[in-house]
Amino acid sequence: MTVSPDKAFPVSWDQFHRDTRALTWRLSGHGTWDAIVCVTRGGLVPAAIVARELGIRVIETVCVASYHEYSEQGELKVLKPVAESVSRLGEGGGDRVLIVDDLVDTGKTARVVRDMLPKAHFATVYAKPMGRPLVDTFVTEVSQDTWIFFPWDTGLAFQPPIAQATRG
Ligand SMILES: O=P(O)(O)OC[C@H]1O[C@H](OP(=O)(O)OP(=O)(O)O)[C@H](O)[C@@H]1O
Ligand SMILES: Nc1nc2[nH]cnc2c(=O)[nH]1
Ligand SMILES: [Mg+2]
Repeated sequence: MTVSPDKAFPVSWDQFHRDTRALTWRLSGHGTWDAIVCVTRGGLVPAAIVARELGIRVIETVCVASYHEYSEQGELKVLKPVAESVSRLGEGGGDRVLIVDDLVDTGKTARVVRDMLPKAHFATVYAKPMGRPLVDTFVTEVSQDTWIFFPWDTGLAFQPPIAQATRG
């Protein structure tokens, strides 16, 4: 599926750190977890921050890819599933497991990972309306027609003055 987001939401390292800390504050009111399952690659950075704040030392990955170019979603591929040693924690099915990703957009990735760990708690830093029902805890909602630019994908660049950009 190809979407053409109208708006851009650039996020700096500092903002991302603050937003992920805010996510951790919300999560801290939901009890404790034995492990984090991080949805790579976008979930790697927030998972590191959440793990540090909550003192979680067991970090597993589920490797999923679906966006191949900017804003272009292709076929979703699970490149590595969740290790059995983690999915069978607690009473199994992801009980006592926290899943972390950077964002939920259409919800396709979240659906696939939730089906692997139906009892897990799913947390993202950002959520778009289509994917929002699949997330248990998030911090900031952005509109569906917005593309979020993460600090690891961007760098400093010249910006034309707004007056120039809006001139017909
Ligand atoms: O809700 P969805 O429409 O499924 O989109 C959300 C997913 O898209 C991005 O991952 P991507 O597939 O781009 O891979 P990456 O994490 O390696 O960047 C993002 O990190 C989420 O995992
Ligand atoms: N960087 C980035 N990846 C995405 N994958 C799905 N939606 C988005 C988005 O808004 N930004
Ligand atoms: Mg991802």
